[in-house]
Amino acid sequence: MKDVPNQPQSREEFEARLRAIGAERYHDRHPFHARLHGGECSPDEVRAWVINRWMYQSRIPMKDAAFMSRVDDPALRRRWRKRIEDHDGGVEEGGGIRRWLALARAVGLDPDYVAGGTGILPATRFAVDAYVRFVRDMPLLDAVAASLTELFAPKIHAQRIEGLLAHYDFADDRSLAYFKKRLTEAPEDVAFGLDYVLTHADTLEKQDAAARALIFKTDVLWAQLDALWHAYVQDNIPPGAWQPGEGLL
Ligand SMILES: O=C(O)c1cc(C(=O)O)c2c(n1)C(=O)C(=O)c1cc(C(=O)O)[nH]c1-2
Repeated sequence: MKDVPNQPQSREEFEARLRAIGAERYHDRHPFHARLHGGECSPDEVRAWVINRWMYQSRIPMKDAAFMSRVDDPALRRRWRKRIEDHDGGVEEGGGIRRWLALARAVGLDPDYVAGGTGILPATRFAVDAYVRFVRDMPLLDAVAASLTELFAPKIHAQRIEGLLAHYDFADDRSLAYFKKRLTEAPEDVAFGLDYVLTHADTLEKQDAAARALIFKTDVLWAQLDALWHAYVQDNIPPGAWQPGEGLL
């Protein structure tokens, strides 16, 4: 029988396609992560990572707010708002953002310096801004698909907890609380996101667009680590970016 053109992939085939993108392109394969988790990063390389990753952390709830501002279905908004709460938390207990700043303090950085966002690498800023803009401007399906890198995040968070605890003095339950918490938060979010994408990508065109969105997001993550490597492992710090010694407690 001749192939019917433009038939969507089955749910199972499409999910396998999305997972294959992660297997090939997720940033757990980046050499900076091997260096970080293997205990080979200098204290300043760890600090540079904490400072730059702040850009990502601080923009995640903003991109989720941008997403929600476009959703007219209260049920979807109700599901999605948990993501903002996970990061912002309440006044008393805080959330992921406060836990990230606890990590900053543990590596010897002034949390106010980190939260001020000065010294972030230009490429990191461009990459993260591109993600926020993507979620604000692209179809909702593509925006949800872009969040599916979180399918692959629990594995890297577990590797990070194990690697940092084994190799760095600053690592303990308190400084790594951010990653511990994500181990339970992320799977719930991603189960919903994956089901949403598998259900709503009901044509081959939409499946292709969702796959492209996931690839775009893996590029957003990879580009940040390339920039970090170039600046701080290879010592090509761009003008205006954090210089070791700045922003310490
Ligand atoms: O440490 C990591 O490797 C990592 C990766 C990702 C990701 O895959 O985008 C997220 C996180 N962490 C994370 O902690 C997080 O809250 C998060 C939210 C999102 C998103 O796209 O909505 N990704 C990620």
